[in-house]
Amino acid sequence: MTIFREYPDAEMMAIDVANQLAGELTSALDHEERVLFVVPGGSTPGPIFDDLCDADLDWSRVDVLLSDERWLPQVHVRSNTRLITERLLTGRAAAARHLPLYAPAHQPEEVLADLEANIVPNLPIGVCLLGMGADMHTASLFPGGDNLAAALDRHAPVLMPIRAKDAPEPRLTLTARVLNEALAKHVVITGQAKRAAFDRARGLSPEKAPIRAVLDGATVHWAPE
Ligand SMILES: O=C1O[C@H](COP(=O)(O)O)[C@@H](O)[C@H](O)[C@H]1O
Repeated sequence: MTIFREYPDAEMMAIDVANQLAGELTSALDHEERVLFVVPGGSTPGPIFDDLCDADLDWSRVDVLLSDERWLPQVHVRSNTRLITERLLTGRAAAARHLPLYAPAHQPEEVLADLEANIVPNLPIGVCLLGMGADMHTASLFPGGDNLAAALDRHAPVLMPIRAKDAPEPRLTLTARVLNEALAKHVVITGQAKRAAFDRARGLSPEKAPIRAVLDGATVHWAPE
């Protein structure tokens, strides 16, 4: 089942989603020593991070990991690592531990094993926030991606490099299997074009609309732009 929540505007959505995430992180920390918190990159989550980064919870026991990374140095304006460094891992949340999904190398394959080895001991994901592109990709599970079938496989490894026509740089993504093992899953979407894409995706296969692969058990939050 997928829960769909609609908000009057993106600001209210950001406040509400940040509150829900803070609540879920706090509950997880009541039961576990540490919690793995997965977050998306791109343009949508910034306002949520701005609200969440000062939440009053024990960030020193939170591990923050991106759902996917664009293979670019952290100084690049499109770097997802840069986004979370500037807007999430600041304020109270600066005490969180960041598990990197990027290391300086020409191609993700060169450092894949090391990045994965650092992530594996911290699985499963406790709280997972995802975004979605208007082409129905989530994380870097792109329609037409070269490794999409392998990344959607239920026996997939933790990480998968992906190259796709609509992605200007190579990507590294968590696979659908790992995302679906999350104890709580949220997807944030803004704007009419993505709303229409989301509605269309529900009738398509995950190969055509990869967002479909993570919708079971997820709460989808939508607001107009
Ligand atoms: O490239 C990416 O796109 C999606 C959606 O991003 P948005 O800018 O449309 O919000 C994002 O969830 C993913 O993490 C990112 O790498």
